Amino acid sequence: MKIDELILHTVSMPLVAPFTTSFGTQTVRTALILELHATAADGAPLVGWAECVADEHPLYSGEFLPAAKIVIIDHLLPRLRDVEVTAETVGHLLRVVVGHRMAKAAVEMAVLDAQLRGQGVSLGSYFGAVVDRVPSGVSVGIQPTTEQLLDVVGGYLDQGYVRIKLKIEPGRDIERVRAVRERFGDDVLLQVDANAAYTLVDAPLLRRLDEFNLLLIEQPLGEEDLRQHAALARQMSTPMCLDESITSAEAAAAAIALGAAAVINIKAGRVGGYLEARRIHDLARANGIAVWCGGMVETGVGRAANAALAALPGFTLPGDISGSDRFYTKDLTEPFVMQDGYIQVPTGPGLGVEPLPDALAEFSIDTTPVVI
Ligand SMILES: CSCC[C@@H](NC(=O)CCC(=O)O)C(=O)O
Ligand SMILES: [Mg+2]
Repeated sequence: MKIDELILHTVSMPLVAPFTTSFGTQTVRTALILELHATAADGAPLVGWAECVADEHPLYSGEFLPAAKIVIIDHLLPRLRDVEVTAETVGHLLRVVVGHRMAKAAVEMAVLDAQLRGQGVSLGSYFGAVVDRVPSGVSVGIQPTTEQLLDVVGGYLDQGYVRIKLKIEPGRDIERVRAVRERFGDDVLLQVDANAAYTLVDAPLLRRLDEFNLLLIEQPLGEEDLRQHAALARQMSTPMCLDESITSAEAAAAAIALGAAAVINIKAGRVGGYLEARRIHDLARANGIAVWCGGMVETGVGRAANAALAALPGFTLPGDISGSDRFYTKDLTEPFVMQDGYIQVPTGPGLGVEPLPDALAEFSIDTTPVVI
């Protein structure tokens, strides 16, 4: 295809409740939605959609939305002018730009969606999905009190979520997890995510999590700390899972070789795109490493792609693929509704969903068309 225009929609969507992690509290999701217009080799018009998962502030990773927008407009799109682009080659065309994986992932996702819509092929089929629905886990933010945490967890369990992930941070960790275990029992699938809030000095404290039979502990240490995660993993029985540290298939290979990851949280945006995400899935599977699909509080646009990715055979643990109402009163697309603990994988061409015009208009705070 030849790219003709990319429209960058910046949307601001209020969250149903504050979402607190070890790096701050989010009450609104500001996201970049890409609308790609291209021309297929046979002259047919193509449209593709994508979501850039870079947060408004560089707190989860070094990327953030304003920078992603600049990189897309000033450094990525100029490299795609007047060249034949396919989903499988766009990453190669953009390789010269260092980093900015979330920005690159969004551009690749838009090209992939346009290509598949033009071919009438669903994203799940393209990936090699082996199931038509995926188990729905939920990420629970840090709550002001233990009682409030128990109320929130109880509510999600009542809704049918099959796995609970608790955000933790120093001072809100051991006792919170203990309270959840004591209230809801040992059978609840339970894991924790520290978002890099600890250091290896905290090993004696983190080892106390081993008594709770957790599925995994996610990213307790810093993004750069592969060796330290491996040292911590040797001291704990809880499987070590990495998120922020896994920025590419090479990083995944290093983490696996070092024993820093027994489980990997795969997020397409973090690793530069859904094709790299599938490569990491394949690598992990070949090494006997379980993977699951992480979330970045996506709207239905990104949620659709995550559901398709999570339908691959190596995604053996429930992902952070919740119903739209976990975060939004009104989603950008038709809402994803969890049913019996599962989310259906869209079956339409490409993503199988697209932003609803009224929702896009309601939540847009900026629209920047870029003619290539
Ligand atoms: C604002 S926190 C985003 C990153 C976080 N994501 C989640 O906790 C899941 C969010 C979701 O369900 O989309 C993670 O570190 O895994
Ligand atoms: Mg995480």
